[in-house]
Amino acid sequence: MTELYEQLDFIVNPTYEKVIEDILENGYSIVDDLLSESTVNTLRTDLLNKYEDDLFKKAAIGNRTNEVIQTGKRGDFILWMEETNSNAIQKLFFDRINDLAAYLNRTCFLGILRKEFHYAVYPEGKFYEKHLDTFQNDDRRKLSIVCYLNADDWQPEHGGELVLYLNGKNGEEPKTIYPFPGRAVIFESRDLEHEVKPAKRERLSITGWLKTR
Ligand SMILES: O=C(O)CCC(=O)C(=O)O
Ligand SMILES: [Fe+2]
Repeated sequence: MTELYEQLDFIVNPTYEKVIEDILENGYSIVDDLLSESTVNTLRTDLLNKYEDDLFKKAAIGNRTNEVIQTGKRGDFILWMEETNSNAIQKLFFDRINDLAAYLNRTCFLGILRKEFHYAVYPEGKFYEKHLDTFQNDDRRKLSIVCYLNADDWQPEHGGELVLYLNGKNGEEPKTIYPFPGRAVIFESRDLEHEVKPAKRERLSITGWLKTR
């Protein structure tokens, strides 16, 4: 009986369906309407306030138990977002992510149980060399999600592209993605090497992972 009700209240979400289709086909998906414009603007203000309050720290390479700071490889500053004591705007962000994760679990049996997200600021000229988001000692990260919070007038000339190396599966060229505000990119953490090119202006984002355990 419960199962029947579950089927009845399931509503197909075209945005999420496209994400699933893209990932199955190409290993990544670009979504330009995951967050509303007003949510993006409010998240950007929240990020900038916290950055000005000096709450960010230099990002490290490796996982939380095995961190090394290697400025040559990545030049961003990050602040982890804790869902349990997040403010109203961060809650709105997590609501959207939880909704997506629940949909993926329900339709693709992905087994997402955890997540981790951080704000990121790349000062002008900073970058992140080609890397994989899973670690040798930990491959629980399933999907990487990046949401760009850049200024409204961000142009391709400002750089800061995300480049996805598609493993040349079908002989594809690497995919270059501009970090336009409101854009989200979702990709398979275990499979896709990627890099962040230097930007000509401060580059703002939320990056995170949906994890199995
Ligand atoms: O900001 C991006 O476009 C990607 C960031 C990234 O690769 C990471 O933080 O692991
Ligand atoms: Fe990454």
